[in-house]
Amino acid sequence: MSKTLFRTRIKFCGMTRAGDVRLASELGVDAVGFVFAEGSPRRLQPEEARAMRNAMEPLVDAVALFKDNPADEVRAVLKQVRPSLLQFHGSEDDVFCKSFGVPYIKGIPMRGLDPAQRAQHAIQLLMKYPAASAFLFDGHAEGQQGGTGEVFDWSTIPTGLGKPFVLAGGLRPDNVFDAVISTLPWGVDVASGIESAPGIKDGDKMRRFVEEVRRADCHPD
Ligand SMILES: O=C(O)c1ccccc1NCC(=O)[C@H](O)[C@H](O)COP(=O)(O)O
Repeated sequence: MSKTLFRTRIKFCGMTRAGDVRLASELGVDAVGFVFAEGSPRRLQPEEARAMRNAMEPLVDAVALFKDNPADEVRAVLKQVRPSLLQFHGSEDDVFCKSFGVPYIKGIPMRGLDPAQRAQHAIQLLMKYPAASAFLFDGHAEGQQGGTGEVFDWSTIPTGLGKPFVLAGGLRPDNVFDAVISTLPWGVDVASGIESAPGIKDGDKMRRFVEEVRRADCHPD
């Protein structure tokens, strides 16, 4: 793909207010994420997410994020919110993730991995999650919650995946340019880096984040 035509996809995660969702759409963000993981400060009830889903403009993806939620909770979200993508961050296996008939992204904890194991890690991921549409590499450690603003060592990103990956973990308006140039992801995902408090997005940070991604997309290298 010609670099001049490529556009890094952007997902804003952990939305809790309809106004933030509308602004994300106006800024040209590709996807917004609603968190249903237990214990998250951004956790929504399905009815709350449904109200925000209704505030979304066309041609923007709604992503429902889970971490070891029971299947009936996932189904309740599907019924109310009609997400176009699911995102799993817990110990759910491929059979569970694909059982809902909606494409899924698998969140991968990247904290503390060894760069020498990159190729091996890619093979393991492809074997464990053959039905995943994409992998999302996140800054937290195994078993922990995401959305905490931790950057991981980008040199550990698995190589030879043959599937799109989304870069997450500690991205902010002031580091996302370098992140995109260094890792060339399919997309970037941000939660705390565009917030003033958990779940409360900051309009200026949202706008600057998008500007920095677009600046990286126009960069000649
Ligand atoms: O955002 C949460 O509260 C959350 C809770 C449990 C599991 C995953 C969670 N978020 C995952 C995301 O997709 C975040 O956007 C990602 O971790 C990046 O977060 P941040 O480092 O704050 O940008």
